[in-house]
Amino acid sequence: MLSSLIRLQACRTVPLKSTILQATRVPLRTPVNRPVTRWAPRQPVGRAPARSGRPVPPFSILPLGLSVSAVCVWRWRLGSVTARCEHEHSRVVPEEPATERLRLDWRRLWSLLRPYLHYLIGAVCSAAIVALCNVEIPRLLGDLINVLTHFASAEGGGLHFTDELRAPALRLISFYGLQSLFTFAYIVCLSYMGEGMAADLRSQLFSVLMQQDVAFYDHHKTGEVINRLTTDVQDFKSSFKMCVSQGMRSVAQVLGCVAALYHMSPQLTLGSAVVITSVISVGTLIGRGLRELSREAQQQVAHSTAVAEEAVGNVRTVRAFAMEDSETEIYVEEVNKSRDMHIRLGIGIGCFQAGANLFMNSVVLATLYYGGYLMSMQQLSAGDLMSFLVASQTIQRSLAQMSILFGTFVRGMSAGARVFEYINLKSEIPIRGGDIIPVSQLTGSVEFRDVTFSYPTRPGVTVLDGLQLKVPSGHMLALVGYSGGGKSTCAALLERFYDPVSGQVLLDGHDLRSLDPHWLRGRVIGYINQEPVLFATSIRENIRYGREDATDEEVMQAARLANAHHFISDLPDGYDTAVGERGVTLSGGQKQRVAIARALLKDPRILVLDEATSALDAESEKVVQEALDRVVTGRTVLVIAHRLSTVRHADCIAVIANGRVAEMGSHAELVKKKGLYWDLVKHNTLQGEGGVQADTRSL
Ligand SMILES: Nc1ncnc2c1ncn2[C@@H]1O[C@H](COP(=O)(O)OP(=O)(O)OP(=O)(O)O)[C@@H](O)[C@H]1O
Repeated sequence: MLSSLIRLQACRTVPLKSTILQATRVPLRTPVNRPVTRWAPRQPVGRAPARSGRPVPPFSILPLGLSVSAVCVWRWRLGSVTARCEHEHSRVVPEEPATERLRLDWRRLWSLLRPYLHYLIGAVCSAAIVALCNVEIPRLLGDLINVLTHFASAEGGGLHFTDELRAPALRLISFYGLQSLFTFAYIVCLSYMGEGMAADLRSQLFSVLMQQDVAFYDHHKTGEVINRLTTDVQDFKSSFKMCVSQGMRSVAQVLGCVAALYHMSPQLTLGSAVVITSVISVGTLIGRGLRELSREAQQQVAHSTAVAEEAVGNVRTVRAFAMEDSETEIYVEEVNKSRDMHIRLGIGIGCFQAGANLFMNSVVLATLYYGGYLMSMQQLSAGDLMSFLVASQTIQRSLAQMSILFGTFVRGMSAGARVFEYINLKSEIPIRGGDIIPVSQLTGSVEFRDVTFSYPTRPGVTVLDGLQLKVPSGHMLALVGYSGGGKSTCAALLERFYDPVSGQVLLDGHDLRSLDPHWLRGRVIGYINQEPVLFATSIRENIRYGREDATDEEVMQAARLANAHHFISDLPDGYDTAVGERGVTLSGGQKQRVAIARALLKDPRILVLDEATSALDAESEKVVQEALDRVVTGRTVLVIAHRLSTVRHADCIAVIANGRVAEMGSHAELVKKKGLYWDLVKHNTLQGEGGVQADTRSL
């Protein structure tokens, strides 16, 4: 499947994420049958002679209680282990760092919950009522059975059958009705509360993420950030809903049923507790082994996913190096490992389930046998046996739920803590706020005054070291230098993606830190870089990005200036053509021209061109350069370039080396100087058509 995906992905019409999901989910989902943990008596017990009038001596029912409790616990362990194993390998969860110990921010949780408090109260009350119904129903069933068995054993019993049966049957039906009604009520309340909270959480988180400093994204992987927005919020919501509904219900049911059993026989309840403890220990040991196996299998699925993601995401490189077969081999190997682990897990679960089933069925048989014996000795009525069995079953289900819930609770709380950790983040560079220079007074002069800068992720590495640079209004300054010298960093500081460690970046003499960043980026600076990023929407929307109020005529005007109008008009849907993921359906030159149109629509006072043409072939470069030459007129321009053709027309060229300006002057002056700039030209670091000779000849 991976090899066909690689072929498919080369066309890039299928979103990468969905492709990966299909690649990983389809072959890896190992069908594990949900264990049938429900225990219903297979034989009606009503035909045995009833002696309901007599009290049941506690000692005689004790073995019966012990065996039923043992069955409950076995089923509970089995249910929780297999359910956890299933849950764990039904999704691929990224490994959490072992050191991560986040605490849930309860104040945040409260503020998130407050608008939905009425739904929460409704859900809790409804769940409690359902739990009480679940406790009461076994008792009512017992009453009904007692009536039935009484008539079955009595002479001419059919005489007042309906009259006698009516009252307990009606009571039972009313409780069933109540149970259904409040089940509906708590599910609806929980849906309103859970979905509302999740939507609020996602909106808050996304808004916080959008406001984070660029530095935040330097040290947080995109996958990790998206994971908090999706999986973590989902886990938190699900666990919160489950804990409120099932947790509440299960606890109430266990307490209610235990109280009922205790009322029936205190000795039986205490005896059950002893058996429960010992059986839990055995079940825990086996369950731990299986969970470990499940975790390993889950990690293997994550490995194979990573392999698929890398291959499909870099399909052009794979194709360029003819590595399809090799990538497929690696993936198949990982998938096979995962298959073997899941088969081992399946065998483990199978053994556990088969053994537990055998044990449980024997115990059920023994219980019925001993129960029948007690009934024949007139020490137990059929109704009591029925009540006992159903109440035990309720306890069993509740314990199984609580066991699963504990894992869900822990996972949900840590997911919530991770989400709240991001929500509580504060950005150092605000998105809005600060002074705005009126358009009439804005000239667009730029100055870097003694700027020293290190990236927050590498505080020990000084990228700019006391940089001094001035670009007068309406002038074009070209930054050149060896790769990694800090040219793009200057552009990033001008956009205020980062603040200098010391020194100032000034616009019209104002420190950027005193100006409104929203106004600065939205109205003053236009930024065009080497790899323009387009969004998966229409060309029109892409050009309008950043100035949503622009009219269609303004959009077209910007496209004309950017030499883009012709090619856009030739497309079947014109400006409404969808450009695909990251603009994949357009050529590099076309994308660049759309990006130029987008930047122009803001009519920025300052243009930053960061190697805007260096990724283009000669033909595209000519068209794009023509557009750029037209749009730079009358603006302050900072151009970072690797091509002589771009640099030589600049009013001034600054050579950046070791974080400082090493040389400055016009092309002719710098070539005459035969310094660093001359070295760059000579070593072809600044590429020119016809090479160095052609350029020096033209001097
Ligand atoms: N986000 C970042 N986090 C940490 N270090 C960075 C970051 N971006 C760039 N650097 C480092 O800062 C230095 C300057 O990078 P910059 O991109 O400004 O160089 P450049 O002169 O534009 O190079 P090129 O001509 O190759 O694009 C490099 O050593 C680079 O590794």
